[in-house]
Amino acid sequence: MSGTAREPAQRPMRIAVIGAGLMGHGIAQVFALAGHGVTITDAHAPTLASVLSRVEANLIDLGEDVSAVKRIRLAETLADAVRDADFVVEAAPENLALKRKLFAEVEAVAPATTVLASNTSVIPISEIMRTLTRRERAVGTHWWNPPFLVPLVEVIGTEWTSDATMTFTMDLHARAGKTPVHVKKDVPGFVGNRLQHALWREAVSLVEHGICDAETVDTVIKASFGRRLAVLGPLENADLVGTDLTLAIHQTVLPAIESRPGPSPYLETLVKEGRLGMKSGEGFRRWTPEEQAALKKRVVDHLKKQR
Ligand SMILES: NC(=O)c1ccc[n+]([C@@H]2O[C@H](COP(=O)([O-])OP(=O)(O)OC[C@H]3O[C@@H](n4cnc5c(N)ncnc54)[C@H](O)[C@@H]3O)[C@@H](O)[C@H]2O)c1
Repeated sequence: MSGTAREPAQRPMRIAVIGAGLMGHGIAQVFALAGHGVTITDAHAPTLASVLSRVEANLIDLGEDVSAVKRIRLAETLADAVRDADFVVEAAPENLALKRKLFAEVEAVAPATTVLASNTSVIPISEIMRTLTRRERAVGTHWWNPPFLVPLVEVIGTEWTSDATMTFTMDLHARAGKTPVHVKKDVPGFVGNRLQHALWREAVSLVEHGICDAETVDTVIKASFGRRLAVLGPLENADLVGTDLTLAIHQTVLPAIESRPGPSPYLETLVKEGRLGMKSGEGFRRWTPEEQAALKKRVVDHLKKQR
């Protein structure tokens, strides 16, 4: 029997990646670099065909071992990708029906003990996996973009996930050089995106209510607590300044900040008007192609320095 969830993730594993887009190719790269054999598949043939050259370009840019690309095999079908996998990670589009369908196909072909993971950004893992027969071997593994530069992987357990599956998955990612954290309740957005979008909700609200413009929101964060965030989490910070001061601040500020349950009407209007951000040249702000390229370079350069 291939890859039981009870084995430690020490020996080279057979990893299958479903979806070879932005996240999938980067996840494949991380596992190949860690010495695992990776099989990757994608429904879009040109995307699949370009995986090896994309990974190779990343490895060259990062000064990593380019020969790792030889451990990645392209599979034209999902069945071929997963049939002998120890661990399957799905990085297909953020669509519940599609993800359910893909895991039903995986379950029909993969060994009964293969651990099954979804890289969904915010969909509860239970929603994706509830129709499976063997749900104890299913987890969420939420990576961050780019997967080879941002360390965190949130490992989300459902009410059905076995301890062995959780231990195996945490270990596999830790040994691949990632920073896995165990998310104990399967809530929408897990931990990282709940925190991130609590901040974004207030950011949109500040602009919506004319308190400042979009550029000012971003400047305030980047020139203040954003500078500290990579080395000082909010609860460390609360302890640093004192929980009594934190309480006093919350008594004044929390009643005043945004608390509506749904998306901002301001954001809905942007989308309705086709102001979709960089891809349409304008979102909260206008973006020339040069400004877009400069921003993307700035982010990657910063993340590379932090490695
Ligand atoms: N982009 C991010 O920053 C980010 C971060 C964390 C998690 N995620 C999540 O990861 C998943 C993938 O996101 P992405 O940004 O890589 O998207 P993407 O669009 O770049 O890649 C998705 C890939 O899946 C392929 N695909 C579509 N249908 C398929 C099928 N039936 N079988 C196999 N492949 C199929 C597409 O051709 C595409 O190449 C989503 O659930 C997303 O929410 C994204």
